[in-house]
Amino acid sequence: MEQKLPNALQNINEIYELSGDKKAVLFLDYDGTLTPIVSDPEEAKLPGKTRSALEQLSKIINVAVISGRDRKDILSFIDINTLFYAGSHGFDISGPDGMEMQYEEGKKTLPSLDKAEEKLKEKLKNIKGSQLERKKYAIAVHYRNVQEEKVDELKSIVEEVLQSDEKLKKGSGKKILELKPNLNWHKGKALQWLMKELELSKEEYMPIFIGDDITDEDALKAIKDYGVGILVGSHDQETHATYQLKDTTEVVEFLQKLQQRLTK
Ligand SMILES: O=P(O)(O)OC[C@H]1O[C@H](O[C@H]2O[C@H](CO)[C@@H](O)[C@H](O)[C@H]2O)[C@H](O)[C@@H](O)[C@@H]1O
Repeated sequence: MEQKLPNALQNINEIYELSGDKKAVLFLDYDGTLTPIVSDPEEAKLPGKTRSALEQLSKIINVAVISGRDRKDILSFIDINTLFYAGSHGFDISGPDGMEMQYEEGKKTLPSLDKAEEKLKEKLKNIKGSQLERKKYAIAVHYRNVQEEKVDELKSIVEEVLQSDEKLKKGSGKKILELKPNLNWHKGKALQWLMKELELSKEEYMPIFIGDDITDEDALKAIKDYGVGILVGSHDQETHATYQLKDTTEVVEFLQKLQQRLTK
């Protein structure tokens, strides 16, 4: 599905006006938003100018990264201690001044995730190019580098492992299948948790969320009525975003412009 929404860069004045007297709070996805999609997940390094824009912005407004990756992984890629980080799609959150939160119910699914990881390691070992990425509260099965004719087999293996444990559910994204806790917690809930914890009321603050993938839709939906949702590129489902940015280059331009606006 090719979404076509007004461009956020071209409409930055409108976005700024939308905020009125409210202060902006920035929430960002990582892969496909702050870094371009690459074939090796470990190589998705943060470009220097994006780091610098995030660092500058975090000195004037609250900035949080809400990612599907493991929180520690995302922290080491970004490495700015003034940001808030939510990993494993929001199950694991940290921030400045010792903030830490792990979604309580999620902890009960750790044995299931451990078992599923073992099964997947064994069953996927003959699928060349497949990559298993264990996050604390999720497991990603990457198939970007798997031959087309082996992808269905990989998908069936993931389904089989999922069916053996009702504590887990399936997630999907760009050339990836995920096993996640079968709970009503996601990026949108993490965003709302952070707003509440930081005492950022809807009346005084306007959240801006920027993301590129299906899992970002939970956050875009959560802020639809009182925030600004920006989709990067497109994905194959309906979007709750209002604006769009073409790619990660436009994202960094948007961040730089936002910073200039806020320091005027
Ligand atoms: O929520 P995000 O921060 O966007 O994380 C989503 C997944 O991103 C990573 O996988 C994706 O990016 C890789 C690097 O560009 C790419 O190789 C892969 O095909 C993409 O699916 C990450 O590895 C996953 O753990 C995240 O869930």
